[in-house]
Amino acid sequence: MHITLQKSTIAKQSSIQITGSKSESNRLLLLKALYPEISLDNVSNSDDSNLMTNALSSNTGLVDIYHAGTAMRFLTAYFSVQEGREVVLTGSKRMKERPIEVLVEALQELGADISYVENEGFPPIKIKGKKLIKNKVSLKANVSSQYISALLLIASKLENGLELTLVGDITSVPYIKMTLSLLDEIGVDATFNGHVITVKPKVNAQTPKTLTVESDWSSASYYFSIAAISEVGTEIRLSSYKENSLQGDSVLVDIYKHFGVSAVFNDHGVILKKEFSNLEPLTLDLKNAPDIAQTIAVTCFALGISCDLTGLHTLKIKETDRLVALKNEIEKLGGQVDITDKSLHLSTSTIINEFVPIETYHDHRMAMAFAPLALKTAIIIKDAEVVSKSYPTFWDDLKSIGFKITE
Ligand SMILES: O=C(O)C1=C[C@@H](OP(=O)(O)O)[C@@H](O)[C@H](O)C1
Ligand SMILES: C=C(OP(=O)(O)O)C(=O)O
Repeated sequence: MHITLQKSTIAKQSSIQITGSKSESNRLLLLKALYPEISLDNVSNSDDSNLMTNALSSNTGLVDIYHAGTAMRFLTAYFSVQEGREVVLTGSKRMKERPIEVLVEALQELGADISYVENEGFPPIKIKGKKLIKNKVSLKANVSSQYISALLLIASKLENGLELTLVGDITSVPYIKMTLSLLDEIGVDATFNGHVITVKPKVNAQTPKTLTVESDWSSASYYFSIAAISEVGTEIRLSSYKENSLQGDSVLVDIYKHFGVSAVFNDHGVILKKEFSNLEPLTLDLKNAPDIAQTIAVTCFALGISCDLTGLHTLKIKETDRLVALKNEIEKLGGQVDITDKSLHLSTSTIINEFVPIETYHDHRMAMAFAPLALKTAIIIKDAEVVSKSYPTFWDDLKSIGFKITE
């Protein structure tokens, strides 16, 4: 489905309710499978979380998680310890290009029985679940934090717990801390000192407990962008968010101050307000918040300001090569982008071409990051249904605040 967003203006005040964080949900769904005493509230309605739920309750020999990276990585660890169960875990064409070797090697080192079905180092993989006795392993920490979270999520169910040594630079650290915080909430003992994470074994969660998932900050990023591109005085209320978030992408609150957007918290969430305009260049290291890189690059382009974004090495192995995708699409719109394997430079620009069809490359964040440009000019988003990976109601929510969208 290709959609056209006519040049739009949004109301001076509007409200949006976003469902739970996809990252928190996918961790908690796995933990609930291990500790059924837990109940969950405000679970993400994303495709990736629905796939995670279905995979955890399936009893078939083939589990397909399509585009869901966290589900692929977390379930690799989960099925490795399901004694007596044999599963082939597969995914979309792109998932078969997203590396999993670092995680598979760590699990094999711990004693897991995993083999590659097609290409060495990539899904699909065949897992024969068994009891893991060993408890010490090292792994490279600069490729994806999801491998580390996957191991931590099953660690408390290993007979001897786990001592994980992280080798080299650690990428996407807030996601590792999110995993540790959620373990703490269900009473699992874990420590993170320097490059070593230790998790103690635990048989049962202490008492039945309901955990409420905070709404998704990566999804909120598109409204920060919309606020930044809107008239001074525009307000958008987002629920349900809190000031002390487990999600690293809540750093948006600080980043968008640069664009004159304030964020004030109340009991229900956060109120974004465009306070002033600022056209100063932006320099940012996004190693800890890779999922908001596309949003920020497009905000800068919309406002005609230049930016230098670094710490982007993980973007190359996400739903698409996001660095190449950003360069291609911003340049179609009239911008100039220079990329390396881990950084992006956007030059100052003054024009935005009209009615440009934006390719989304099976990447939800390409569709959502470019949508706010409709506040400046008409734009076409190709394969707009990709948004369901993380935010199925995105287009309806944009319509509700005044975006003019037609198929
Ligand atoms: O653990 C998680 O929930 C995630 C970790 C990050 O991946 P990397 O650690 O691969 O950067 C992030 O990009 C992804 O969307 C979600
Ligand atoms: C990278 C992402 O997801 P995943 O790695 O879970 O596919 C994302 O949601 O931006």
